[in-house]
Amino acid sequence: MATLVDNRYGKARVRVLRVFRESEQKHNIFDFDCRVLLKGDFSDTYLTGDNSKVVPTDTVKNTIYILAQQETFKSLEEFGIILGKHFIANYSWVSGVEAVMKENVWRRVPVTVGTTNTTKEHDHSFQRDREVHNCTVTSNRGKAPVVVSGIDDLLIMKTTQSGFEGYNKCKYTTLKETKDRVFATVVTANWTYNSLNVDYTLAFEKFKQSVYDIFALTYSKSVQETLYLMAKKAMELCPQIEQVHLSLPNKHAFGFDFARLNLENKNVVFQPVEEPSGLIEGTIKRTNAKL
Ligand SMILES: O=c1[nH]c(=O)c2[nH]c(=O)[nH]c2[nH]1
Repeated sequence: MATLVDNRYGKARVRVLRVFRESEQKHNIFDFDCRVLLKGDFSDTYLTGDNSKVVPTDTVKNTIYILAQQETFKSLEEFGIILGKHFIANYSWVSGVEAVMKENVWRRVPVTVGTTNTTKEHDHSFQRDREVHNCTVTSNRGKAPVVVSGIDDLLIMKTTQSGFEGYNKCKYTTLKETKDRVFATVVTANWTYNSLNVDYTLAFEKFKQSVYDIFALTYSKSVQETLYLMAKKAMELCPQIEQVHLSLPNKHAFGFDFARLNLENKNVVFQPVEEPSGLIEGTIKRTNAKL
């Protein structure tokens, strides 16, 4: 016969723009896509069609909007904790909630101050960055919520201070060693915390700063080394970050073969290739991690 092994359900792709008005003019925003899935005593609806315990996904969606309006939060991690608490407190047969948020990152547009050459950030006009801030909050009845934050789609490139030498060579190797290459990547990362007492927005900024600082300020011997140093730096800058997972494609930009045209290669023109790319991944845990 057929056994229901596991189940969860809820609403996905709920789009929300929440405006917090510091004043009439000065606004702070959260623009995000939200997914909330419930676990609990829901087997009857699957096994017999008895829906009496089913909180409709439509209600889940409404709840996201209602709590987004009613509650004050400084980060989507906090909103995820609020969502988990709500469903666990209000439906005794809900045992767990997973809230996944994908936040579009907006920056204030710079505007000219009077007739000067200086600019300042505008109060309520924004431009969108490409990267996405994401978080997953897993709440289980009777336990502390588990928060995982992350970043997707952060494109960075450096045009020198990157090399790759000393690697294994065999009869299949054609790659030339280099001390100077273009290094471009798309950072995808997530990290866990060792505490619930976290300023999640600051942690996100510190993570990004670690990525930028290591990338820009350190000669890269390999994508692998850079990946490790980024995670290590994030743990140094943010003591609550316990473990980091990073995925760094090596988006190659090869030199053009000018020799075929009997022309000098001045090392200033490159051919970025979309595919294939190298793909380097790693998980780095704080030494003596608490969790
Ligand atoms: O930083 C690098 N790591 C590799 O593992 C690798 N492999 C490769 O062909 N180029 C590179 N670059």
